[in-house]
Amino acid sequence: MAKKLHYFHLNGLGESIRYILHYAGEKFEDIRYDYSKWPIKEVKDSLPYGQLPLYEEGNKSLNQSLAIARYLASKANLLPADAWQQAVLDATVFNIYDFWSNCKKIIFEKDPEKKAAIKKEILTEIVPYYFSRFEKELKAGNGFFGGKLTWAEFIFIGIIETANLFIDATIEQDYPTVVALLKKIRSLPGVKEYIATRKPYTV
Ligand SMILES: N[C@@H](CCC(=O)N[C@@H](CS)C(=O)NCC(=O)O)C(=O)O
Repeated sequence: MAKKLHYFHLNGLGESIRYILHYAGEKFEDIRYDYSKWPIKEVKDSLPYGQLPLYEEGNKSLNQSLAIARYLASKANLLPADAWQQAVLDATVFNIYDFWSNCKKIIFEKDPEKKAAIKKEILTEIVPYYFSRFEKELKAGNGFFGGKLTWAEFIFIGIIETANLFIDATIEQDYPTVVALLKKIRSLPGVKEYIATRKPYTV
């Protein structure tokens, strides 16, 4: 069954999905649109809510990055069997997305002074608030959110790399457990080869 992921040539909300697909060894068509040319009317009009990512499997299609990532994770054995543990990791994933929601305004700010002020707020307030908590949770789980590799770590690396691209920083640098986790994910089979061939992202 043909599998296709539609997203921009950006990490954004698509990269975690790409990482999971590569880790799972899935063959898929990695369809990328140029964000600088967006909106491409015929593509946007064809999307259920006008936004990407969109994942297709045969004649079925799914929007919402977390629904896609969670579905693929369940097939790749990246979800715990226990319902409570699944809910705990869902909460982790929403915490990671909340972090990014607090940073996102930097993307749309064009004024350099205002952009610098947002960057300062992110680095001095938002990152310490969330990353001290992420670091603590990772430490308690032997380097993983739930004690072993699950979809939460893939969501985490995707959002960190996106934040770093848009903020122009290395937000994880003061959090050694986070740094160690990123290193582990980047050396996973499938992921490592994907990163080695990936074309750089620019904004
Ligand atoms: N909640 C949605 C948000 C999707 C979203 O915001 N997509 C953005 C890119 S990250 C998009 O398609 N922007 C172009 C547009 O809205 O026209 C998800 O997680 O998939």
